[in-house]
Amino acid sequence: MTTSWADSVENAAPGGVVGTSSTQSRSAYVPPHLRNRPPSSDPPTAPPSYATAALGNDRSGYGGMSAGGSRSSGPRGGGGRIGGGWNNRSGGWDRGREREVNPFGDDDDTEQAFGEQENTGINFDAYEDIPVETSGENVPRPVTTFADIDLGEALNQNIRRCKYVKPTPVQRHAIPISIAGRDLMACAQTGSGKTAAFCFPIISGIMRGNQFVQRPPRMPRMAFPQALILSPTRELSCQIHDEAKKFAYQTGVRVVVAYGGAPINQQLRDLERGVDILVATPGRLVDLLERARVSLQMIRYLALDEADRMLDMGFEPQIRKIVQQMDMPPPGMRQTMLFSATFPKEIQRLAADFLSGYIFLAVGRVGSSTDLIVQRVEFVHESDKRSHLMDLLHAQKTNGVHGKQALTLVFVETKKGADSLEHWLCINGFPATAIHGDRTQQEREQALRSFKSGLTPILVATDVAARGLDIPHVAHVVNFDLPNDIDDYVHRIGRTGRAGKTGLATAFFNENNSSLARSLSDLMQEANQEVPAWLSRVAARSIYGKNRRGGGRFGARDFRRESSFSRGGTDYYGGGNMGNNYNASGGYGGAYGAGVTSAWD
Ligand SMILES: Nc1ncnc2c1ncn2[C@@H]1O[C@H](COP(=O)(O)OP(=O)(O)OP(=O)(O)O)[C@@H](O)[C@H]1O
Repeated sequence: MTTSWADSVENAAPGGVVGTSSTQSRSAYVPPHLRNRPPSSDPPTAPPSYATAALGNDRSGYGGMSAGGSRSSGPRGGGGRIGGGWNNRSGGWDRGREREVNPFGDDDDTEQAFGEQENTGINFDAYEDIPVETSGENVPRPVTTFADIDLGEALNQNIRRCKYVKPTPVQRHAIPISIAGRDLMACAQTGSGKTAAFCFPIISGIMRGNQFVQRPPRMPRMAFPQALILSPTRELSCQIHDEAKKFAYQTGVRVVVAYGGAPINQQLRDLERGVDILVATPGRLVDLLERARVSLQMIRYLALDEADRMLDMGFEPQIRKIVQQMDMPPPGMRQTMLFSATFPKEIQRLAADFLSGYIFLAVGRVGSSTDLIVQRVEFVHESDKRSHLMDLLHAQKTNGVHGKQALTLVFVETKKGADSLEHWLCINGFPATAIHGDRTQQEREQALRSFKSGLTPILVATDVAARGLDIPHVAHVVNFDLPNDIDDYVHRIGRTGRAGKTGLATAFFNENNSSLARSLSDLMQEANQEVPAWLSRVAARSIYGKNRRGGGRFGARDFRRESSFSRGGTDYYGGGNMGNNYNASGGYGGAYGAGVTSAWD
């Protein structure tokens, strides 16, 4: 039987080595920024790169919608098999001179590698009861299997390689909507497969559209991507890039990533080799646009992941610059997809500027947390937090699955707080590392690698790690400091309980967090969690501040519908010709459309 690192903490001799890191002991304190680095002879593992490949991407041309052309390249509506007519390009962009790296690493024995991947053991039933609502005109019908959509054989093969047997609810609904060429604002719970939901239609659409391509102007050093995927953090952009490369393997669609904190020259070289899908963080993209190394004039697809974050005050000016003030085709001439697990009304209103005749899709209640996560809230005074955390870590005997160690992610509010807690954990024999915005990109990536591998199974993080990161085996998320905004809490705890797996989230609450009490208590009730009596009392006393969640248990959905429907705790989505409700469990008052089942049948 394997023991957890918590056991090894208990068993370790005082001052002795804990976990797997022989460099961490009380007697040999190593400053945080030097910790967890591999020996200099051991180069950090880098994601597969095209850097060493020879030039030349024998592509059949740059896709792109000609000015004035239809933005709907796929057939509209639903029923039966969706798709058809895409350009069935054989092989990947390695045809010709450049060899495409196999992101699955399964060149020798594909079938065996399929069987060994992470997605075995996903609890598909966990999604059966999730209510789904769509609104907008002529909403394409959802599909029940990937085979219902003609995504193309190369992409289908990659879906099999990823061991995606069935589409998740958000995929069932979002993919046909996007394949039909419609703009989309989609809200679905953390860990429910949104990345594939926007990547599949983009890849399939580029494959399909490449036979009708219009060549970009002849500007040798300028890249003309057809799709742009923006995300708020560097790590998330890297993760989306890695995923998109898997999905696009041997489809002929080339994916490149550009993000800050990493040398720009390598990214420029990647772009020069050709790019169909550019995954980027906004700051680095603005830099590339200003250097005239990227043009957005051929963009057919724009996806904003964590869209509410991308449109909040911090990022909005950059996003407006990229989307509205450069050379990107306007709404209606491109297809725009916005995805997040949370979508405050005011952000929905803002987002409407970027969309044209869009469909709103909500899988589960907007901003809700998945009930796969057991949520606990404990009253802990500031001065007791560290010892309380230590108790939790000692008590945590949970081992991960597939022989992997269970990981614990601890969120704190400040970068200084992250450094200090990491230091304290390490000197107390807990193998921890930290990630925050003041660390160099190399340090951030190293911290994530060390955490993912289980070398340091505790990661202390600021909100830089709150959104989107998909780290297997995160068993426990601890909100050492609670955030001020309930949506941030939803994203943070969403680092566990992903893809049908269960997880645990513990929050330390005290008098400094009373403004969150009401929304936290509501959120927990919604997710069928036990709300401590003391929290209900604090919540009853507090008034809703900025964390008001829409005035009713099922409030805050498509903001376009709010004016014409009654609110106040009742279901205000009882039907009507604007939207569809797909519901297996009641509570949203909708009914199945013919042939529609609730979730992952
Ligand atoms: N159809 C599927 N079958 C099995 N696993 C899937 C499927 N779709 C996605 N996954 C897996 O589910 C996990 C979560 O997916 P993803 O990261 O896209 O979630 P998300 O909805 O974007 O979460 P977040 O809101 O936190 O960003 C990933 O490990 C992914 O590989």
